[in-house]
Amino acid sequence: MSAPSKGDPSKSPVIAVDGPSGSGKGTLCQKLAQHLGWSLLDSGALYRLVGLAGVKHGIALDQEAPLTELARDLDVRFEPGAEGEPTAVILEGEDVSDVVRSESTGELASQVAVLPEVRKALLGRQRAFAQAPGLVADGRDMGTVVFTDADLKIFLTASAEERADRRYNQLINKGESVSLAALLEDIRARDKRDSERKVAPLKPADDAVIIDSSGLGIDDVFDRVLAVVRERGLV
Ligand SMILES: Nc1ncnc2c1ncn2[C@@H]1O[C@H](COP(=O)(O)OP(=O)(O)OP(=O)(O)O)[C@@H](O)[C@H]1O
Ligand SMILES: Nc1ccn([C@H]2C[C@H](O)[C@@H](COP(=O)(O)O)O2)c(=O)n1
Repeated sequence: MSAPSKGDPSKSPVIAVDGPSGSGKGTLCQKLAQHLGWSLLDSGALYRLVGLAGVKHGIALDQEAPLTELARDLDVRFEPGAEGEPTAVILEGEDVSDVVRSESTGELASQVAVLPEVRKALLGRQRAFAQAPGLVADGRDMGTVVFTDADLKIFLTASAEERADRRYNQLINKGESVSLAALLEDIRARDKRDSERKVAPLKPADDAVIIDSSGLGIDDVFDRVLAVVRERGLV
């Protein structure tokens, strides 16, 4: 049987959302998945978990073979929280819900994400999320590699300065003490690593709808995307 073509009504619809760190993908995808009643794939969490597991097992983050083995057999559970509560992330029996979203774990993820065999090992796990009634997939290569026949591809971006500001406010609100200049530097370094890596670099798919969210609020972005979702007949 040949692979289903784009827009094939027999397969579950997928909305792929890619973009750089802090562009608002996670926020948008959560709202969209909740609004549509579809599943959500936070693919960055998988790379973050491989980075965390690597450190836990004392594996240097450039050691492709053992990290690939970890990625293939990753012992992780996502436990939905009570109403309004975030999903708990359990790695090898340990609750890593807070640490998995930290800036330092994002840095670990960006390092393991350059390894081609690690990326390959995570492909099947990501594709398994595509189930009825539909999937909203958040990442860097959702539209270019993982779900190339997605029904809608969004590339969400914003200036590095605006993304650093957003991250700064997010961390300050969590009570963390951070420097805006250091965050901007980290965001630029992460952008460079994510977009210059050889395998699955961060870039818009040829058929992506590009949305620059600089100066747009969360609801403005959501409304724009929902309008495209409707135009495509996905709801
Ligand atoms: N359009 C927006 N305007 C202002 N703030 C926003 C907007 N979208 C998201 N934010 C805020 O910016 C911060 C980062 O957003 P979010 O985590 O969704 O980005 P992301 O692209 O998923 O980042 P990462 O890839 O690093 O996980 C959050 O505090 C979020 O509330
Ligand atoms: N599909 C993906 C998702 C994430 N990554 C890498 C790149 C990021 O620097 C890192 C953390 O992602 P985040 O959780 O901040 O979205 O993981 C990737 O290469 N491909």
